[in-house]
Amino acid sequence: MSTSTLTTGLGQRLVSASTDAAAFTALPIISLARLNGSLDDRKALAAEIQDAAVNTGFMYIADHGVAQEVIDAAFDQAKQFFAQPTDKKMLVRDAESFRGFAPLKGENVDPAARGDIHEAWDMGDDAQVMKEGSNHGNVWPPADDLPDFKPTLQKTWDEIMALGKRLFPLFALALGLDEHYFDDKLRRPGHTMRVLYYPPQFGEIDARELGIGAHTDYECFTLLLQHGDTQALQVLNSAGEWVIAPPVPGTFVLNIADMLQRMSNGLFRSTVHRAINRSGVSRYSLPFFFGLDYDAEVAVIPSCVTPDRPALYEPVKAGDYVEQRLAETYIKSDPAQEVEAAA
Ligand SMILES: O=C(O)CCC(=O)C(=O)O
Ligand SMILES: [Fe+2]
Repeated sequence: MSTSTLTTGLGQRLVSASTDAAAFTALPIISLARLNGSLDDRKALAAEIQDAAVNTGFMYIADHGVAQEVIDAAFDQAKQFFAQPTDKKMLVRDAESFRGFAPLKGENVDPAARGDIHEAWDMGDDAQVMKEGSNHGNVWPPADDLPDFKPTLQKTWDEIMALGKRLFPLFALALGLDEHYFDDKLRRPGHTMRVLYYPPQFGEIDARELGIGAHTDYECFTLLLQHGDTQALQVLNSAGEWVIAPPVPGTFVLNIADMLQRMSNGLFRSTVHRAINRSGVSRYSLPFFFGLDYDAEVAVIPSCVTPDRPALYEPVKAGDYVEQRLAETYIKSDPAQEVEAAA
């Protein structure tokens, strides 16, 4: 197996250079049914999440409470949005605020790559201010073109947001903290929701041109919906091999991201992943990234430090960390060339 190293925001990882992946065997499926139970139920659920966070960093969650009709409607709108001509989509864009449309190869999550083979549309909370003067608001397609896009995606945001809000106390328990630990760090948090379109890739695939290159997510955790039965997501296991994480009906993929890895002093894994769409048909996914307030300090939790395991990470401000990682990701190129590349 030929391997190479990948530099993530949290250091170097060993990865197989192959674009093929082995069939997935080991991502756990966790039911959230006990989220509505007693504190003991929630603690038992938190223990399952802790186990997955430590061992794989990726899990599926079932019984999550988000209605399938809401999810189907979001993907229906996503398809209509991406089916528009590129020049039209380029008008729905605010490159400075990372909101609205991002064209094909407009991003590059892996610095060794040449640009990701996907298109995106990004939204955040209109009330959230990353930093003084930096709130540009969401950039919606005109209602004349897609009348149902805004209400549908806003509803999807609200539903997934409500789910994520209920997961923070579980993560606090999983970290051995009080359930309310994150409450004062979530006043105007920097969450982002994206819809992604991956055109199919055929034949020999250049490892520098993937649907989304190898990366870790930057925030606390991500909830990801994969549309239909089109598989593309691959997760790096501890042996440096890629394993396929196929869509599992009725579930979200939940993965740990960098901030929780930092806070847990590396006990929780922000696992490297990527997507390659070899299915022959268009693939759509919808990740929701859950962060913290811009000003929240992300520091190693004292109970995760022992004499054998000193603190591995310096404290950072949540907003500074995400901003720096985003700036590394987005390719600042001439928009005219982006249209050409996408055409
Ligand atoms: O589309 C996918 O399956 C993965 C997307 C992803 O990893 C991301 O947007 O960070
Ligand atoms: Fe990701």
